[in-house]
Amino acid sequence: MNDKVFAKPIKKQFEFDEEVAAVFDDMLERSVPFYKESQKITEFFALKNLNENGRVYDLGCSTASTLLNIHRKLSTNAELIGLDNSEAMLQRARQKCEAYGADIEVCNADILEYDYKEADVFISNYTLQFIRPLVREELVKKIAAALQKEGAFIFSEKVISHHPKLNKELIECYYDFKKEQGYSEYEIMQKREALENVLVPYSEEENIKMALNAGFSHCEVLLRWANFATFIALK
Ligand SMILES: Nc1ncnc2c1ncn2[C@@H]1O[C@H](C[S@+](CC[C@H]([NH3+])C(=O)[O-])CC(=O)[O-])[C@@H](O)[C@H]1O
Ligand SMILES: O=C(O)C(=O)Cc1ccccc1
Repeated sequence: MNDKVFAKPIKKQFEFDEEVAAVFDDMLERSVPFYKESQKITEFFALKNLNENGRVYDLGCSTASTLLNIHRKLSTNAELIGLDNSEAMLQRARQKCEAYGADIEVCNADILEYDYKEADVFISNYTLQFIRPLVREELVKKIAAALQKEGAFIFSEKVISHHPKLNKELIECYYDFKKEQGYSEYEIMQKREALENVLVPYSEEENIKMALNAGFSHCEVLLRWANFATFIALK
């Protein structure tokens, strides 16, 4: 189904509700530049760092697309756990996992409150940006603490530039991308208003500093296009 969520006047701030979940896979592919490539590079590094009988968490797993791709490529035993607090998303995640016969644990949980077991890999793509800045670093600290000593944290985020002219042009570049994906100016502006203060992006440097402050020994960008980036942080 094509995403037409913002083709009408918005009545509330952006939510991961039934209407969004129903078109979510289309929305991601048409709203996140190089989404498929960010997923592939996430899967590559997740599999590189996943040990025999290891554990991987996907925080903000939505419809479990990333864990399903990892499941398909797994050559060892591993525990795949997807966390999300949108029941509408999780219903679709469970349907997809069942349809593919994938042994993936999908839990309705707040990633800020969840009690993580030790894991080899954490993934959180396009999710931290929805976590209030006041508590975001605390969450990344929890992730670092739950990772085993050579664990990896792979995360993707929308990013900003603190150079005013460049930030403006990055946004224009992104909106040109959205228009090429078939979104109207009206839809782009409606969604921008709905996301105001809901999606709060950091700069590339602020994301790296957050990971280092949270206890990771190294963090760098694996992939970036304009204002979207995928990072890897190593314990
Ligand atoms: N506190 C929270 N606790 C649990 N889940 C949350 C919380 N806040 C937001 N979410 C969930 O985080 C997900 C963010 S979408 C991730 C895409 C996926 N990673 C993908 O790569 O396909 C990104 C986007 O839509 O741009 C949604 O499913 C929310 O319900
Ligand atoms: O920042 C935007 O304008 C977006 O559309 C990003 C996005 C993509 C998918 C769900 C929510 C926000």
